[in-house]
Amino acid sequence: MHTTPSPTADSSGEPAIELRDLVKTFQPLRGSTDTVVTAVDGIDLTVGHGEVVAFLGPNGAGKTTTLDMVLGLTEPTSGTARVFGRPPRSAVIGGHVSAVLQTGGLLRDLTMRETVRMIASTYAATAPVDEVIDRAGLAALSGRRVSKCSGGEQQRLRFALALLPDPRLLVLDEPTAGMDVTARHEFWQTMHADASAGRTVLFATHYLEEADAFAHRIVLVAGGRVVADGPTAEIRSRASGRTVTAVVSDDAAAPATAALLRLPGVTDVKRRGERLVVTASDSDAVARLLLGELGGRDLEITTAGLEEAFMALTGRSPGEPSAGSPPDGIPARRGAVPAEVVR
Ligand SMILES: Nc1ncnc2c1ncn2[C@@H]1O[C@H](COP(=O)(O)OP(=O)(O)OP(=O)(O)O)[C@@H](O)[C@H]1O
Repeated sequence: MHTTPSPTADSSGEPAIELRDLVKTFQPLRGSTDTVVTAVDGIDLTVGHGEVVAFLGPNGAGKTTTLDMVLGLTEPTSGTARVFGRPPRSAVIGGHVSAVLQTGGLLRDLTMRETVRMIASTYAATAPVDEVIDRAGLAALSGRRVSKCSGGEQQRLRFALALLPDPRLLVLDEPTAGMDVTARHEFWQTMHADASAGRTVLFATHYLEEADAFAHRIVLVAGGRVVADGPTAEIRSRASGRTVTAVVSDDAAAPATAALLRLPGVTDVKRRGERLVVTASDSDAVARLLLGELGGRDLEITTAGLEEAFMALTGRSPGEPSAGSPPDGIPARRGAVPAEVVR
């Protein structure tokens, strides 16, 4: 069971993260015929202390670009990003924020422990190395060379490095990308143990299951905007609902749509051909209304898969890019991220 703390502020009265009308556009290369890409299109978000928030969205939704602004790696085109009431870079330099990004150079010939020690030596003060290794679930692997560790284990190492400064905010950008189900599971188990200590966590993911298992709150983004934001259980039920369709006459369609939208748990009603297509958490209630009062016929009920759920909530499928691709010649933005640990 998840509980959803309402966004809280610390004694300074400032939330952990505050994004106001955040916009980021990328200009095409000079001479190119490509158009401007609006990666983030007016995001408002407040994350309270101790909240664990999933930033969930399909490819190209603007997740990474938003997190980059939270980390001060890139400046907004307009709008503001504040972290603990300060400009992001200042919060990062102050040691309050760490990040685990999708990829990032690790030295392959060092062991896990040597890597953690080396990075620890670059800080003025850190949590004890052994404690960090334990918390990242690496105790049994600490003598192993990085090159001999799986992708999942290397990602746990990046997580350990991010824990070194004992940050108040941990930002993770699709930390389990490319891992198999078992490795993903292990990674989140490790995270679970750590987050229960009260750290604020914001993580980007494509996986509804991951968001569901780990986050208190899901912020669903598509096309650079927030399309749903709420307690995990609520978003989960909206996303895992059923689709009920029935043939309804043209005359009845508009009043039937209005009546259906008044039913609790109905998240979407569309006209497709001669059918009304209803997405709802309580398919029985929808079926009763459709077949009874609304005079529908030829009823069908299907369970909404993740694909459909995404479409119902975002208007597009998980793999569909939302804001156009980067213009030719612009390097993939991951390469621009300098390191996996941001201080
Ligand atoms: N440096 C850049 N130049 C041009 N366009 C960019 C740049 N970085 C990102 N974009 C575009 O901005 C949009 C949002 O990208 P972003 O990486 O933030 O999305 P995302 O939700 O993190 O996607 P994914 O899940 O695939 O990582 C995409 O259309 C992307 O192609």
